[in-house]
Amino acid sequence: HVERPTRDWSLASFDIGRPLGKGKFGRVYMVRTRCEPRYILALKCLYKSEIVESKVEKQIRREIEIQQNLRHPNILRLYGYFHDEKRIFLMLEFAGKGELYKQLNKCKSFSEKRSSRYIDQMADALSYLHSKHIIHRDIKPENLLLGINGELKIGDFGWSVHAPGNRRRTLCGTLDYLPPEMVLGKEHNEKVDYWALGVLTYEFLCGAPPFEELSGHTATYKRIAKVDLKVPDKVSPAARDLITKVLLQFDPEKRLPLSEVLKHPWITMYRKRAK
Ligand SMILES: COc1ccc(C(=O)Nc2ccccc2)cc1NC(=O)CCSc1ncnc(N)c1Br
Repeated sequence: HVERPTRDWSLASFDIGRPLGKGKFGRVYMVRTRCEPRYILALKCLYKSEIVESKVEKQIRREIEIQQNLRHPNILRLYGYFHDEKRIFLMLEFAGKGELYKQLNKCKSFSEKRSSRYIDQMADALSYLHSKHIIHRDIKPENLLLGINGELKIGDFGWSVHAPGNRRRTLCGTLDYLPPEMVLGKEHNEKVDYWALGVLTYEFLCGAPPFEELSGHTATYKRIAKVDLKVPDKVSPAARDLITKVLLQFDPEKRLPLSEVLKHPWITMYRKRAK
């Protein structure tokens, strides 16, 4: 069922709490519904003027359409939306433990166990998205949130498109996560998310992405196109295998399907014991 923007939601339905963060198009606040049952939500406020200026109206409409039908424990829910004359409000699930990249910055890198658990959840969420022919295309720590029990949630969808996409991606964001086929402007498909999963695994374990932009775009392009990758010795052989053999393959067809990733020893060895 598709939730309509239920007619009765409005700003007056909420007590506004603290700001949670500043996204690219607007501010996000922690809010609580005024009437029972009390829900805590993240309310994203987008300005119509900005959306029109940046010509992303179609995209936000499509996003809202896509996301109201997504149901997965590792994907942040979009419950609904409403608008007033100046603003659009997205009613989002509140992720109780906040932004993952802040934890990564704090502890530099994650343990093999913690990284494996996160990649397991990411692979699960991505296979769900791919089953609906949605490519995320913007997987990076800044777009990941943590639920109250520490579970990973894909928290932002600024760039998801229906496969196969080959819309030029304005390279405003970091190049670190771009796969060779996008760097070389070729047609791309869901396999771009597999590459990004490899970059994410590397960054969780090493504290920085493998082709980090240290000396500008061109150097990074070259390193990505050559898959010029050095995996530090501290990384276990199992993790190294997943990163180099499974995910960071130049040829998209050589990247193992997510079903194989979910069976990889580095993932299964840390999976929570079946109760
Ligand atoms: C399903 O989540 C989204 C879905 C859509 C969009 C969005 O803006 N789309 C969009 C906006 C303009 C143009 C085109 C697309 C954004 C999000 N997500 C977010 O903005 C994340 C807000 S931060 C946060 N959220 C919950 N709990 C926390 N603790 C925090 Br911190």
